[in-house]
Amino acid sequence: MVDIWQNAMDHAVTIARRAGEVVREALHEDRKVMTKSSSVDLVTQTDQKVEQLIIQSVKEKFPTHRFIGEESVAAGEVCELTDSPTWIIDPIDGTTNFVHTFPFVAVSIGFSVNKQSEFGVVYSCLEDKMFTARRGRGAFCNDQPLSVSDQEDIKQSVIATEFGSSRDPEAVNNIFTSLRNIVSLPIHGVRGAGSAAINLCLVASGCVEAYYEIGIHVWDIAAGSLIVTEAGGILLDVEGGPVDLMSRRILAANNTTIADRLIREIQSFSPPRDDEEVTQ
Ligand SMILES: Nc1ncnc2c1ncn2[C@@H]1O[C@H](CO)[C@@H](O)[C@H]1OP(=O)(O)O
Ligand SMILES: [Mg+2]
Ligand SMILES: [Mg+2]
Repeated sequence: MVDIWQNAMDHAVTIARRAGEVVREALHEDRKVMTKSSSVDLVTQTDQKVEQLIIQSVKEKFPTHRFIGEESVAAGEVCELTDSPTWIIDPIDGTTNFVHTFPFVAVSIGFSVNKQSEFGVVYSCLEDKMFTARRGRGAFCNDQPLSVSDQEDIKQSVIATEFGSSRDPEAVNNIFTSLRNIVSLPIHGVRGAGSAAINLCLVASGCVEAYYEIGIHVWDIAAGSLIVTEAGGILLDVEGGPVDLMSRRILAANNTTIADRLIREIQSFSPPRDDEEVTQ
């Protein structure tokens, strides 16, 4: 059967690889660091350059498609997901890592039609790992099929999460309450790559049983979330309802047993939605 989005997916892989080369080269240059929502929410000229590179090249090939890009939204574009084919781009996921040369930095490209994810591409550019998923056709890393862990015992699990970029005392308190609860279950360990996209790929690869975070944005998780489900994992809201990629909250897990156990321990809170201005 002909896959009408195969061309677009092939292009996403090509452009993610090219973007990754730009990111790798920029690591050898001076990185001028600017801030966005807070003093720890970092952006560099490479983030902006890579996003433009991706958007321009997609526009040439697919002139009717729409975009949600992290740096375009930061520059004032609306974050609105319609039924149109939409590319959801995080040019550098893990900018803090990039700035500090901590070696987990990804280019993340998701693609949705009728608000449904069709494909996701996450290129972990310092590891040279190309993670891909096409809806209904599985998830792969460098063309090798991925599957989630089959662990059902939370006490035998490793869980990924992040401290995020909010330093609001209440948010920090909630994050630490959840962490204390989960570490004390006890579990084998907590990890965080510093990139939401790579954390999702770690779930898909079976390296961690689950990843949860409150405060991420749609561009952090659009691609990686499909990679998780195509690797056999599940996505939920941190309170257990259906996942909503605009809600700034995600729980990705290998199975419902692990997810349900974590939901009982996570102290949830609700940052402003990504599409808040649109829905108001
Ligand atoms: N100081 C910070 N520490 C960790 N993550 C941060 C952060 N500032 C922004 N983030 C973003 O939050 C996500 C999850 O923590 C990361 O993938 C990262 O995406 P970014 O690098 O594209 O901004
Ligand atoms: Mg990001
Ligand atoms: Mg980014």
